[in-house]
Amino acid sequence: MENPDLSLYKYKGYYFGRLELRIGLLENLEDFEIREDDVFVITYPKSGTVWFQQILSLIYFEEHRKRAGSLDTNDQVPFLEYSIKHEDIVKRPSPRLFATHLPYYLFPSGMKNKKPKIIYVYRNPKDVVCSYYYFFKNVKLQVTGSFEKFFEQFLEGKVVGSLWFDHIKGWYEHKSLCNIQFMMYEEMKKDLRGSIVKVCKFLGKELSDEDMDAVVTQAMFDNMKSDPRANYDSLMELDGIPRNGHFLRKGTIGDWKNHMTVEQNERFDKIFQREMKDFPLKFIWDMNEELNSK
Ligand SMILES: Nc1ncnc2c1ncn2[C@@H]1O[C@H](COP(=O)(O)OS(=O)(=O)O)[C@@H](OP(=O)(O)O)[C@H]1O
Repeated sequence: MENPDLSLYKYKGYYFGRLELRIGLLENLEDFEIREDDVFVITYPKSGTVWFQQILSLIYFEEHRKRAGSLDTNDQVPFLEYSIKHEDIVKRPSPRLFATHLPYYLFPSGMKNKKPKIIYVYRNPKDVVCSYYYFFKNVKLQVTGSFEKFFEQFLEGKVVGSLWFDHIKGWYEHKSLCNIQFMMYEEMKKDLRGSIVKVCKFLGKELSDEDMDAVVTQAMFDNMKSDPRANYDSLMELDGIPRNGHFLRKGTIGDWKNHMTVEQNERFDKIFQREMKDFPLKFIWDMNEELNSK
């Protein structure tokens, strides 16, 4: 892999990507004024951010739902800490919708009084590491090393988002201070409609059956992949370098089985058991696993 020190920016113990990072905003995050009607989708990278940018765009913007608008999901639900479209996000009209990978401890503390709506999307970390590897290899064109090497870097937390374990635990342990809904990537995959209904309830949004159908259909993997507003392909062309890969790669559960060796898997399980002992949220590792099984 390219020297990670060049592509990473460490700030207060957390790794950000250097490219397009709003360093000014980061250094003044405490002054970032949270509004009560803000909505944040918070993720560790490769856990369903783009998916949720599309879902929120579809829920909130009729023209997006009706395919009348031409704005990308990234325009509708911009990243807080990355300036992909160089927009002044602070002045956006309410309700402002944001995506972010921020850890709990860096999030503007105004959240504690204003209680904006936060949706935390999590995904089983074995699939996260595989998705992440391909993202760097095919999209960012930054991995020249093996999966094995990237796997080690992920376990060291020397990637954007730092340690996966710290990110999810940081948010979960402070959930009583936030107005937060945890959403599981795998549950969305298995029951997209049910997941969107749950999110609408949390957001206080009532959709007609017809609108709900439109949201569900356009949030499906294959439909998103062919939707230029939602597949991020246009962003990939910005620097003129052709990409082999796509942001929307496989969108599945259990791809880790095609990449991790038995030894890597056993090691991962040990670390997971140590780090996530007594952690109450459920994880799904296989497409055939039932949502309600323990
Ligand atoms: N609709 C839908 N259904 C299922 N899966 C989906 C969907 N949209 C995005 N994805 C998958 O999410 C993975 C990318 O994660 P993120 O959007 O969080 O990436 S990023 O952090 O914003 O770079 C990436 O996962 P992989 O395919 O495993 O690489 C995307 O394909």
